[in-house]
Amino acid sequence: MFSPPEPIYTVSGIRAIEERAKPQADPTLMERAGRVAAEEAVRLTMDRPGTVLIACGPGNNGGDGFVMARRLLQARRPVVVAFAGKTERLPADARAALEAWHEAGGETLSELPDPPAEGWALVVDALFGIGLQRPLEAPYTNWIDTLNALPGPRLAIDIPSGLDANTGRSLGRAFRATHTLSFIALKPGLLTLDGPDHAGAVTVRTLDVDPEALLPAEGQRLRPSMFREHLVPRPFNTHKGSFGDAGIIGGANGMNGAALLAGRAALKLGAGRIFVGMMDRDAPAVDLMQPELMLRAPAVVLDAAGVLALGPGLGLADEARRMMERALPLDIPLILDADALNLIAEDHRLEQICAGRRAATILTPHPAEAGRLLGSDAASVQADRLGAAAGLARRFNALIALKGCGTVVAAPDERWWINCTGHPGMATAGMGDVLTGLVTALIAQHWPLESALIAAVHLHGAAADRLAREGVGPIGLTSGEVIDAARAVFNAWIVQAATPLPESA
Ligand SMILES: NC(=O)C1=CN([C@@H]2O[C@H](COP(=O)(O)OP(=O)(O)OC[C@H]3O[C@@H](n4cnc5c(N)ncnc54)[C@H](O)[C@@H]3O)[C@@H](O)[C@H]2O)[C@@H](O)CC1
Ligand SMILES: [K+]
Repeated sequence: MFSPPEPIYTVSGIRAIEERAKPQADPTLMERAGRVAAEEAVRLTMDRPGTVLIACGPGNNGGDGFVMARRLLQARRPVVVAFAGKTERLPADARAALEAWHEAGGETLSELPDPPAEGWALVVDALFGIGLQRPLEAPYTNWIDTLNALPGPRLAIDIPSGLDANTGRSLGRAFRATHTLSFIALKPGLLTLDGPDHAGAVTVRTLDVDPEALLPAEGQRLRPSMFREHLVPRPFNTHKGSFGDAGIIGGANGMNGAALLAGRAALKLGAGRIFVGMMDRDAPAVDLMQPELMLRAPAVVLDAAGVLALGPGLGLADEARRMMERALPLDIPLILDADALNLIAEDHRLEQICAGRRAATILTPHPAEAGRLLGSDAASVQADRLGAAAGLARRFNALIALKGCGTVVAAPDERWWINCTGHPGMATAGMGDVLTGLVTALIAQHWPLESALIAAVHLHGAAADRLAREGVGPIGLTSGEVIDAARAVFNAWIVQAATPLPESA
């Protein structure tokens, strides 16, 4: 549970690490990659006797496949290799690997063979790795279509072919793996956008390279160990004033529920007092489901809050704009979501005030909101989620959580994280409001902003994962259910954090 954060590198980072590791590498990195890939194939086919099919491409990813094939053959495993390239164009290492495969008695086919009657024991994609430079075309797209249609386990070597290792975009066509064995370190493309749909279960083998000794991590996969120090039991001698005054402003006509969901999430994650300012003058005076929330006029909430979230159901009316004008200059941490972001995107003056804030700011856009803020659109944001999040962090001097598959958290000083909890059942109304409430609650309880945001993002997904394991969702999961589950997961984390690590026990 508190395993260390895992480093993530873009393609240029991996290349730099490889350059530094290569001179000392004996056996070569490719030899090591092929060996661990063969080990993985053996593991995946424990109860599946039969032939392993390896599709090899025109670069070093194909070279890994040839080494893997040779290793499997030496272990007396039936292997068939199909090579989609020209021997004379192979890079030197890959060509040597092909020759060694032939010397060991292996053969290469130039087309994908029909599967045997009993099917392949395992299908291996060693077509393209991190050297993919453009969308795939025929014949590779045909190869990938054929491979994707085959039943049984499918293993991608380093990264599924056709997936952009930096962005997670499927370029033209991408292999759909059940398992991916990635080398040296994680790549962002495995974890965000189309990555999780194509990579399946991801395992990293470092090939006896210590990447962080050769290049500081560019990004990190978000783990509870990153905020463990704040997961502490409460002292007995406390009162509600010890846990902060959280404000939520939103809930315009027709959208009352958004502000209430955020308020309920803040309450159940432990904020001391929660003031909810409803923009709708006809809103109820009390949340009958959660009477602990104090529903007040928004102007009252502005004064009462020690940390303020603006946006859940805020609306785009002039009144909302005026509320933003009053809130943005406040010297308290602000969490801006939903319509608060849309108002800023529409109004250059609000944007300037937001970017110039002295107190800390968190923005939690989904891709369409991020697109509006950047003057682009959701598709451009999705084409480069890391770049978009980093761009927003710089522009607004703020912490950003760019939501979606593999939420990207970015800080203004260029650091970034990718979160891997959560599932598609979370694509439902009110889920963002709940995240806003969770972050607000942790900040109210005096968590440092960065820890509060990454913890809330991770918790939000972990709560939904827990519910799915218990049979609640993924489909039909409601945001309100996630609030209760988040409370349970958070309290369990605190108990686990207090348990000594095995090595120190
Ligand atoms: N460089 C190293 O030291 C190591 C590399 N390794 C493996 O090598 C891979 C990277 O190798 P490469 O840099 O050779 O790259 P790839 O094997 O991913 O592919 C490069 C080849 O594909 C071609 N290509 C790129 N995009 C194409 C497209 N859309 N359509 C058709 N052809 C296209 C390129 O012209 C080049 O010939 C890694 O992913 C990993 O699997 C491992 O062996 C570990 C060590
Ligand atoms: K591959």
